[in-house]
Amino acid sequence: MTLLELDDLSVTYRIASGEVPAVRGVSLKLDSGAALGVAGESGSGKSTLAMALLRLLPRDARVGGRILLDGEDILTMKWGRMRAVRWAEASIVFQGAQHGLNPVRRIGDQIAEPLLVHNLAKPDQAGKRVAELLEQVGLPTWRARSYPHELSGGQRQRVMIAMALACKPRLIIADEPTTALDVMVQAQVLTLIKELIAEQNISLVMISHDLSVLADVCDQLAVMYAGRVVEHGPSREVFHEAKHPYTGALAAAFPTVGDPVSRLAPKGLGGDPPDPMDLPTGCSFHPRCPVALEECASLDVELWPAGDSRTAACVHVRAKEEAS
Ligand SMILES: Nc1ncnc2c1ncn2[C@@H]1O[C@H](COP(=O)(O)OP(=O)(O)OP(=O)(O)O)[C@@H](O)[C@H]1O
Repeated sequence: MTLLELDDLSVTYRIASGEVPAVRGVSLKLDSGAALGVAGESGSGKSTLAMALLRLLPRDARVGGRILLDGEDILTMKWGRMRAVRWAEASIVFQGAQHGLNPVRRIGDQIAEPLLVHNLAKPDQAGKRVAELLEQVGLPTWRARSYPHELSGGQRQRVMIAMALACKPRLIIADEPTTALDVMVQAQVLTLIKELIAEQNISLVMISHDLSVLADVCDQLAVMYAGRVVEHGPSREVFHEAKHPYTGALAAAFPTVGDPVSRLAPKGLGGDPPDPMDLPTGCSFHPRCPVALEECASLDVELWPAGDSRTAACVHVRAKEEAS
């Protein structure tokens, strides 16, 4: 059953010098209990997409299309309903937990807050649920009395995950949840996320620039470039047998988790992502593409079927499919 559906989602920021098209016509589906990874370089629109899912974008963002959560459009729902949806039905874990936690409040009080706000626990019962949540994320229950600065980065990220789980949401959005952590702690936190979503049948949208991390955790992968999805499909296939040249380059830049030796020698993509206010004509990737044809400078190919449950927006994919 589909839990989340993005239908032609677009986000444009209005700034003094013009408009920034950050997300352009993204359509994606996520089944109940499944995990979708959204990959791409810095500036490809991943965080904008994540924030749009819970209407957390700044006021200067104009959002178009539909975001259906269990059939209900997030973008048109009343604010009262939106507040009820946040934490209780869908919650978000941001990059760099230290920025998300209040430095002068105890961990336990911060985990209890969403429970109290949503009337899911009375103040005298919240402590029990906080202890349960700390255990679920692998922290001793006495940590409830600690302040954020008394914890390591990995422990703080576990606290953020506990907060996201507190109200038993059906969907968790995790935006670069492990980027600020070292490789070993990153692997532990990823294992925790995988276990929790499987045990509790939670759906996950996970954002990362690291394709190998997403391939490890998610069932499906969407690769974004310059605000668009350029490839989508089952994550391991997308990671190991990329159809779009951008996906191939991104995969080559990030070796598998737990492979510290090859991590020292990233290879792959040259050049910089385009300025969204000055996008190249045709395929946005063509100036950096190793296999670009002349026509790519004028032709912007839509996502094209590329085998079982896969799509890719590339002229080579289209030619291959048309020939078969
Ligand atoms: N508040 C804002 N106002 C104007 N432009 C913005 C704003 N936030 C993001 N952008 C622009 O939108 C585009 C997409 O940014 P976004 O942060 O969504 O990308 P990202 O893929 O998440 O990158 P990163 O991994 O660096 O966070 C970028 O060009 C960025 O400069």
